[in-house]
Amino acid sequence: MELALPEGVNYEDHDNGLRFVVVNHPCAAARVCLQGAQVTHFQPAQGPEVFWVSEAEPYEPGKAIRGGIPLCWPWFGAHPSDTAAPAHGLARDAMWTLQSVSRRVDGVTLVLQLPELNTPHIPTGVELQLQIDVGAELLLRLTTTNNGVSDFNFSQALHAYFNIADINLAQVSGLAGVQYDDSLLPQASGDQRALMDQLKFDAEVDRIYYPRRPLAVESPVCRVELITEGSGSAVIWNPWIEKSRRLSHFLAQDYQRMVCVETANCGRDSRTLVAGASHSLSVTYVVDGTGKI
Ligand SMILES: O=P(O)(O)OC[C@H]1O[C@@H](O)[C@H](O)[C@@H](O)[C@@H]1O
Repeated sequence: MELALPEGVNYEDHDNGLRFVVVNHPCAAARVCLQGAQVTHFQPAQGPEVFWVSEAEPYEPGKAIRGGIPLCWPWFGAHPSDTAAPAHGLARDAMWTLQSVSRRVDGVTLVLQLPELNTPHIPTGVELQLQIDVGAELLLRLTTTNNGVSDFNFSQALHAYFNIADINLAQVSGLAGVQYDDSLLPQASGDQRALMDQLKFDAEVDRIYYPRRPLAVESPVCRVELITEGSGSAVIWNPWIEKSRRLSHFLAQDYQRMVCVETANCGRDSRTLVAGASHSLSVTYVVDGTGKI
């Protein structure tokens, strides 16, 4: 049965069959696709559109949506052993169930659950839930619970695509002294360490950083700070020109309009959940500015 929704929250069905939950609250507006429990729009009152979705995105059932905040789970990137398994796990293409929606004076909270998927990659008893708080700030809390009988190894990311006005003016800050693994270098290159606090973009970037304090995505007119809990890693990614050509649902100029800063447990920060344990990965996006980043 369809969940009844409070005032200011509605279902919207895309022509291709995907269903969205649309939130219109005095504090903020948002859209969440039930496929992937993927936020595709968030705009605080008087603030900019924070997340980017490609204009080439066709919203096809069963295909990953290029933009917003895809959920990578229960593995980030390539599967550690199964080369046939899809990149970034199984959660982003799956249909989620909307469990509850509640409205308060300061925003709306949605709770979504990943139904049991018939796959050897997710042991029986391992459950995944996403809480989304839409208000002046946006919070995502992704909770993995291991009700199974053995250890569960996993990695994950809240793969946020930020909406950038001009890549030449954008930067990510909070990186001074932070260790990182550079996916574009051979593994043998070992540890790298950021010398500068800011990372600007003029070529392909694909790195796993291990930050100790909040990162921010900034432009001269807007700053979005990422306050995280349960995360010891962050992926920073821009495909630039060459890699763009190999990406689905991505226009030639799109690398100038997006930057991914992904709140994660991946690389050296991948996790093991013993039977009976649970882990929450959370991020709050705090927007300071009225213009686009
Ligand atoms: O094309 P996908 O599967 O959505 O992945 C996009 C990118 O996601 C990033 O998180 C990875 O670091 C990149 O290596 C990858 O290309």
